[in-house]
Amino acid sequence: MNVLLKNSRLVMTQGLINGEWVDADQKATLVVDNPATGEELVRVADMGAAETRRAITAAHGAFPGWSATSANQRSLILETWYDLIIKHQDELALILTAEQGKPLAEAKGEIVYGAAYIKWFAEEAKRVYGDVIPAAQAGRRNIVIKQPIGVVAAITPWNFPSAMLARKIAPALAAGCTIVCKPAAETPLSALALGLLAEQAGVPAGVINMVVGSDAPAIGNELTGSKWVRKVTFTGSTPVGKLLMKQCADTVKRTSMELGGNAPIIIFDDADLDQAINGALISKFRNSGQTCICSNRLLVQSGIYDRFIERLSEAVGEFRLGNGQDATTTHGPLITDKAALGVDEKVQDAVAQGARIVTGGAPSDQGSRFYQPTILADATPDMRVFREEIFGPVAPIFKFETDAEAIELANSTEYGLAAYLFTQNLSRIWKVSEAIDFGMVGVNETAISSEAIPFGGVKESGQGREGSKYGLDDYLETKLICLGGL
Ligand SMILES: NC(=O)c1ccc[n+]([C@@H]2O[C@H](COP(=O)([O-])OP(=O)(O)OC[C@H]3O[C@@H](n4cnc5c(N)ncnc54)[C@H](O)[C@@H]3O)[C@@H](O)[C@H]2O)c1
Ligand SMILES: O=C[C@H](O)CS(=O)(=O)O
Repeated sequence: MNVLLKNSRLVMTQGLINGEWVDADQKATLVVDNPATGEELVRVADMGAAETRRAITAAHGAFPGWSATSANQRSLILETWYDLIIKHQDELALILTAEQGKPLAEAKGEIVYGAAYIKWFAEEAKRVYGDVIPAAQAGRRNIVIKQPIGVVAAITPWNFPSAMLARKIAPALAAGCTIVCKPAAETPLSALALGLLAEQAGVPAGVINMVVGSDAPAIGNELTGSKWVRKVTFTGSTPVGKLLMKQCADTVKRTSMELGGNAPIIIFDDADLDQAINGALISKFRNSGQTCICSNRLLVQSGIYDRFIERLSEAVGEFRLGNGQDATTTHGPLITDKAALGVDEKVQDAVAQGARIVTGGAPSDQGSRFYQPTILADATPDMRVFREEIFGPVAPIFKFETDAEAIELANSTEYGLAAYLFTQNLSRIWKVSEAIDFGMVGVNETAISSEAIPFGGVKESGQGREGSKYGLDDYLETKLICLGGL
């Protein structure tokens, strides 16, 4: 085990099933490595279908007890869990950076961001209200109550290994559900650490179960096929989301899908250029471009085009690629060699079709998973960087003339997660915000995420919302009780 992690009391290497930390059945293990160096950090249990079935059984067995706890009891446990995460945020951030690669400051921000969902739903747990509906007939009362949906399966990605899981477990437990979690095999440690702290917070055995394994389809087949699992909540790529939705159809499971994105950031001539540059830097290069709401297409009006490119290039020149544990690092590696190769393929496709490299445009010599922060000018909709989610530190810039053209370009995608626009014109803000087909629109701001907003997309970016006052609905069923003979 890596010396850094060896001293941590939060590094768990086994799965969590029914309150027990257990090895894989055949003692199989998978390697978790440091994307900055490629070195092995630790080996963790490599579980599969059999362990997943036991985890589902545990969650099923724990559901009656957990769903019967009072909202106040669930709220108190979630608050305690939140306090423990905040207390251990530095150690959790070190673990996250080690396995995912993002700079420590971003990792710490993610830990606190994920914890905020736990605190939010600790409060929302106490606000699950019903209705009394006036009946048309005398002597009758129509009463509506909300009940937890049951056993939930949560499958999460590697890019935000702590926050994406926290924003699923929190509403599930707040609603009274129990849960089986499958984190990404690339980054299981952050999830397992959350599970350990949840136990310490008093979450009863079987309420949270965690299955880690390299055979994601085998685990997924069990989670989507089990009649005891009533809901699947997934955060990840659109192709996998579509597959999981199909697999859930046989048992008519509820699904929440937080899928891929292809965000446009639209910079109009009248934009505050400082605001626009800052917004582009955050939304394009956070987590080295590996976020679902990254600006994937920079649409810049012709009047500001050259100045925007010049200013963005200057700012990108200040980036410092490196190991996320180094305090001077501003941007870390991509998650795998394959990811880095995929980014370079998209860049070379654009260059081959006429894009002009303003800066970067090739892998970095820092290591096989590092890619140079890249700005491509003269990009066109024929290029892969227009159609595909880049998921890397590459900013393709597209020129437009009119508002109508910007709206048309923005909407020319099957995705619909986030979009951004920068302008000082109030009429244009309303017209464009309402005309573009995305679940979330940032106006003169790209740091839009928080636990208080309904996070989610439309079209092939998914269904359902996470966080906000809306987020609990995805974990509740609505029941009518018609009281007659009164
Ligand atoms: N909308 C959001 O909130 C959001 C947030 C983060 C990431 N994402 C998206 O996630 C993608 C990047 O993450 P990723 O590479 O981990 O995505 P991915 O879809 O490859 O994997 C996501 C999770 O699904 C699991 N998985 C993969 N195939 C599976 C299968 N057949 N059955 C069951 N589970 C399976 C993986 O092991 C992982 O845990 C990007 O498209 C990004 O936009 C979306
Ligand atoms: O990658 C997707 C995350 O949901 C982005 S954010 O951290 O929630 O903004």
